[in-house]
Amino acid sequence: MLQLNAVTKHYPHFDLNISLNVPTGQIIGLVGRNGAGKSTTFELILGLTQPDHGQITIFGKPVAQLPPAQRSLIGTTFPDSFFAETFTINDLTRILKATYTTFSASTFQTACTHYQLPLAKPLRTFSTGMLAKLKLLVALHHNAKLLILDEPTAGLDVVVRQQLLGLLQDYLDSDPQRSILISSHIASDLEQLCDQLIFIEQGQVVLQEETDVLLNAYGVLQVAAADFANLDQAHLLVTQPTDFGYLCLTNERQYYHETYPQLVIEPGSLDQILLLLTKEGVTA
Ligand SMILES: Nc1ncnc2c1ncn2[C@@H]1O[C@H](COP(=O)(O)OP(=O)(O)OP(=O)(O)O)[C@@H](O)[C@H]1O
Repeated sequence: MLQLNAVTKHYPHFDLNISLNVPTGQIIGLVGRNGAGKSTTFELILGLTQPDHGQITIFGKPVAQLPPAQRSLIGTTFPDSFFAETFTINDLTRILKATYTTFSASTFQTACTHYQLPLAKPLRTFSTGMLAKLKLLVALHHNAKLLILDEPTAGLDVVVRQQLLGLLQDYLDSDPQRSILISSHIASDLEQLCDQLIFIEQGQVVLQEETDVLLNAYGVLQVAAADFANLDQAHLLVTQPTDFGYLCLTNERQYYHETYPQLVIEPGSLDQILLLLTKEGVTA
């Protein structure tokens, strides 16, 4: 559904070089710490900035050649400036109805009411969480096939985050032809939702893996300095020196459990994996 093929973008102190694939029916999470290149990737996909090299295709066509009817099948969250603070949800509904032929005003307003968003109050009275819910509901209600969501959960409390993730899950479950690309700098936010996670660091993909495999097969080994030389290092993805020896990321947790029963091996949370993948000075 969405493909980035060797897409590069150069800024004075930053180089992005990324390939990724969002298959039909899947939710793909793009994870990376601040400044890793998530927003730049989204801007390139949405045509807000142009790549130096490489190809971006959506629905099988280069993004610049998408006809308006197919463009309207891409849903994204609007910048804050779209939501003038004097607007009410009733005002927004009228604008969106005029903008998108596929916009479903009645189901949009029913969903707003369900999520306790008042229809007739100006948006300046909305909290951060209320605005985040509104943005996502707008993105969800014009029957898009592909959702491109850059950090929709940033700055939200855990309850609102769970509500948003639930909304996205329902959205995907209701039509198997839909896909979502969503980013976060908190890997665990995307754990329940995403089929695959793509970790980026300094503009490069450092790991792409199915979420189930990350949770079930990956592990973090704590190895004393004296034991490290005798350890089979064939399945270590990252080795990071620590005060006691080394922290090692593996994609063969079971193998190390069976071969070195005395070793401390933990499943490792997704955030711990992100930290190991992005810590400066690690060797892969
Ligand atoms: N228009 C621009 N001109 C110059 N540099 C830019 C521009 N846009 C982004 N950058 C740089 O590109 C790098 C990646 O920024 P980007 O916003 O893509 O990261 P991010 O992963 O989305 O980070 P965050 O989680 O903080 O939003 C940063 O170093 C940023 O300063």
